Order: sequence, then structure tokens, then C-alpha cells
Amino acid sequence: MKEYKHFINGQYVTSQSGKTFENRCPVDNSLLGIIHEAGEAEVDAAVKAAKAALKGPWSQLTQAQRTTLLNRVADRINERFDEFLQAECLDTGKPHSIASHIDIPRGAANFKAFSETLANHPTESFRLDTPDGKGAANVGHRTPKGVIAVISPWNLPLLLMTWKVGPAMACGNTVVVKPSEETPATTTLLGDVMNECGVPPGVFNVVHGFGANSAGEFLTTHPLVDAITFTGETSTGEAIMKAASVGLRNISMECGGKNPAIVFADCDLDKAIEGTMRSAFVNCGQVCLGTERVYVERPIYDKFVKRLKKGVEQLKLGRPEDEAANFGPLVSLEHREKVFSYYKLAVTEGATVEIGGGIPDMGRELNDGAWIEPTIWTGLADDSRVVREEIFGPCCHIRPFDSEEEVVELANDTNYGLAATIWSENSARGIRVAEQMETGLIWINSWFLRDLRTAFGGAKQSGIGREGGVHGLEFYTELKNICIKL
Ligand SMILES: NC(=O)C1=CN([C@@H]2O[C@H](COP(=O)(O)OP(=O)(O)OC[C@H]3O[C@@H](n4cnc5c(N)ncnc54)[C@H](O)[C@@H]3O)[C@@H](O)[C@H]2O)C=CC1
Ligand SMILES: O=C(O)/C=C/C=C(\O)C(=O)O
Repeated sequence: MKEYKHFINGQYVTSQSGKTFENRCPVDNSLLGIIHEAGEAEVDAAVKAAKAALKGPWSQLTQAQRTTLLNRVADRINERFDEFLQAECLDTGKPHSIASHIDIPRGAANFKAFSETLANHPTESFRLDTPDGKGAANVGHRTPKGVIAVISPWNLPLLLMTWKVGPAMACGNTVVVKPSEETPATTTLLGDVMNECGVPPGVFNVVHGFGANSAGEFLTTHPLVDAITFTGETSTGEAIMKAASVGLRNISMECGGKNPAIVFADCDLDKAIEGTMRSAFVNCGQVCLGTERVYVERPIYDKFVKRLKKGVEQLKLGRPEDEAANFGPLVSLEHREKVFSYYKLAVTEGATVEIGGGIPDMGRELNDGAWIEPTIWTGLADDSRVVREEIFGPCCHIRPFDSEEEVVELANDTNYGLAATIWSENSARGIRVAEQMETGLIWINSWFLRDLRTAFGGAKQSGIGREGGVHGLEFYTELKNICIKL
């Protein structure tokens, strides 16, 4: 039976309490192994190891040496690609075809991208005139923030964890990661990679457990943690923000979304259908950037609904290793219960179920898994819960619109503000509408096209702060101003 241990100060350790919990595969609910649950003692040991490592050999490395080390980590992830792929797909149930193109390559790339950004980032400098005529020079100097707590979710486990660990380490910080209780495997494996690459003990630590009254809470309330970066649900973000307020610790948060796609009649329909199929259904709809509200200009509305339904009919549900499969289960039975409750609510709220809406019969071997049908609704009111709340499943509601002004208002009528997608061959219109979106990210004629040098994050209740490229520097470093009187 596989055991997922904590990784503290370069070693795999179990919990003093002996407490464990099960890790199950969402494909068929089979038992994958047991996860050791960290108590306050393990979290304290991990944070203290991270604090001590800030003053050890890690702090002696030059930026160039850190870059070399992190490039080695990226290369080693790629060399052990199949192990990471297997681990990720067993934990999440996602198809190999998806994880091998998105999760694992990005997991490695996240260690390379930020080192390069840092190497090319200029230092701020201002010359100040003074009454004696000699002046003064101000020079910006960045130092690591310290111990960074990384709280990561289950939807893109390696990708989203390394998206934080990569820049944190590139900036010279040390980290304690609390991966989601649903997906412990790739984060645990990364500890071994860190050792293989010669990352000093204590720089990268992992503690397993849940949120409230468990590892997540113990970590975010630990007084030696200097900053907290989180991806997950908005209400969890609120709890973490409260914890961070003690000691005025810095936070970076990327939370939920209820993202709109706006499809104008002048779009390239093939591209809009292909893009919306991905944005609504890839990863079983479990992507924070995913589309759950689709607004289609009336002249092409009927055609769009028909073609999107056809796309859904062609999705191939199957085991991760099935090469033809492009649609897996949800992450857990618990999450399926939540998503399915929205499927039932949609009917109560008066939706027309265009396709899906149920739990598929996958056959005896898979029926215990967390499978759910990809689903399209039409006909819901704008104030229905299904149109307003984040579902985080493979589903979307499609509604017609008649004017640009109307659709801008509809798209922005939400408490969230993470991402929006616009489909139009009229670039002036695309840009005009994009500028009016109250979201942190807007894609025109594409979706999830990522350049790691760009700012990433949400407006409104979708998050606080921006990570990516130089923007991460604000969170992962302390900017000091050194004023030199000449
Ligand atoms: N990227 C996103 O926007 C994501 C959104 N979700 C949404 O959140 C819903 C719930 O999924 P969960 O996995 O339960 O998300 P969550 O937000 O509760 O969990 C994310 C991480 O936060 C940790 N956590 C939870 N409570 C905490 C606390 N009080 N202090 C410190 N850490 C804490 C969890 O253990 C996990 O590592 C999903 O149904 C989905 O709608 C889930 C994952 C990612
Ligand atoms: O590309 C990224 O860095 C992130 C993508 C997706 C999420 O953040 C998410 O689904 O939570």
C-alpha cells in the first residue's frame, strides 16, 4: 500500500500522532494509499526547517547558481515524466492525453520561467537633487520574503503548486507546501526530485492534511510563516486572509470564477466552438479559468447551441490510460455530489437540459468512480443560482444576446472577476469589449493561451494580487530602498 509522507528538512517522515487518511482514485474509487495527516508538531517542524534553511547554504547561492539548480529541477521532472504523469492521473483521474500536454510540462516549465525573468529584471534607481548640490542615489534592492506557505488545490495539482514554488524559490525563499488532501502524489514526489538535484534540506517542505483544524490552518496561522500564497475557493481564501491578518503577513490569492464567453455573430464559428468545448469541458470543467456562462449573439445562437451539443456528444469518456479518452471523472465523489446538486438545481430553476444532466453508466468496473455527464443548459434566468455560482464541473449555460452593450453588462454581472473569453473576427470590437471586462484575464479568439511572463490573477472576489513574470516579484520579495547620500 502506498504511503504519502510529509517531506521535512529533506526527509520523508510520518506524523507523531500516527493519524492517516485514505487516498482514493476517482476513476473507480479504488484505494491508492494512505496519507499521513500533519498535526501542529509536523507543521512546526516544517516551518522551522524552512526558517533555518533561509540562513543556510541556500542563502549563499548567487542568482545564477539558483537558476542552474532550478533548471535542474525542471529537467529532472521531465526525465521522470512518466512517474509524474502516472501519479497525477491516478490522483485526479484525468486523461493522460491532457496531463501529458498541460500538467506535467507546465510543472517543469514553472521552474525555468521565473529564473529567466529575474535574471533580466532591472534594478530601480532614482537620482535625487539635494540642497548641497551633491545629490543622493536611491537604489532598489530585493531580498527574499522568507518562509512562504503554499496552499494548493486539486484541479491542476503539480501545475498550480509549482506555479508558486518556482518563483518563490527563484527569489531565494524557502517553502512549506500543503497540497490538497485529494491530490498528494506529485507534490510528495517533488521532494525526491529536490534531493536528487541537490536543493539544500529545508528549502522545500511538504505537509499533508486538510484545511480547518488540520495542516492548512496550522500552517497559515504559524507565526514564522512570512507570506501565504493560495489557489482555491473564495470562502477558503477569506479564512486564510483572516489567519494572515495576525502578524500582518502578505497574501496572494487566486480564487473562484464564473467566467463568461462572449460569442459574436462575426466570429469564426469553428474556432469559437473548439475553444468553448475546451474552456467548458477540459479537465472535466475543473479549471478556474473555465467557461460556465456562454453568451451568443442571436443570429448564430441556434447554430452555436446545436454545434456545441454535437461537440459534447463526441467527447470520449474513459480511463486515464485510454489513448482515445479526452474526458475523465471529477476529482472525488464528494465533488461530484456538489456538481450533481447543481445539475438537479438547474432543472428546478427551469433550465432546458440540452444535453447531459446525469451520471453516466460507465459499466461495473467504473461505476463507483466520480463520473458525471458533460452538460449544457439553456433558458435559465440571469439571477438563477446556476448562472451565478461557481460549479466547477463540466457544464455551461448558453444565453442569446442582441447588443454589445447588453452583453458587456451581462458578462460583468457577477461577484467574480477572473477570466473572460471573446470570439469575434472584428479586432476593434474584441479589444473594445475586452477593455470593459471586469476581469483580470481576457482572451480574444483563444482560451488558456498562457505566457508565463504576463500578469495572472483575478479582480473582484476572484483573488488578490497578480503572479507571473515580474509581477510575482512584488509578492515573493521584499523591496528595500537604499538611499546613498553623495
Ligand atoms: N482554482 C480554483 O478556483 C479552485 C476552486 N475550487 C472550488 O472550491 C470548491 C471546494 O474545493 P476544495 O478542494 O475544498 O477547495 P478549497 O479552497 O477548500 O481547498 C484548496 C486548498 O485549501 C486548503 N484549505 C481549506 N481550508 C483551509 C483553511 N481553513 N486554512 C488553510 N487551508 C485550507 C485545502 O486543504 C486545499 O489544500 C470546489 O468545489 C470548487 O468549486 C477548488 C479547487 C480549485
Ligand atoms: O496557467 C496557470 O497558471 C493556471 C491555470 C489554472 C488555474 O489557476 C486554476 O484552475 O486554478
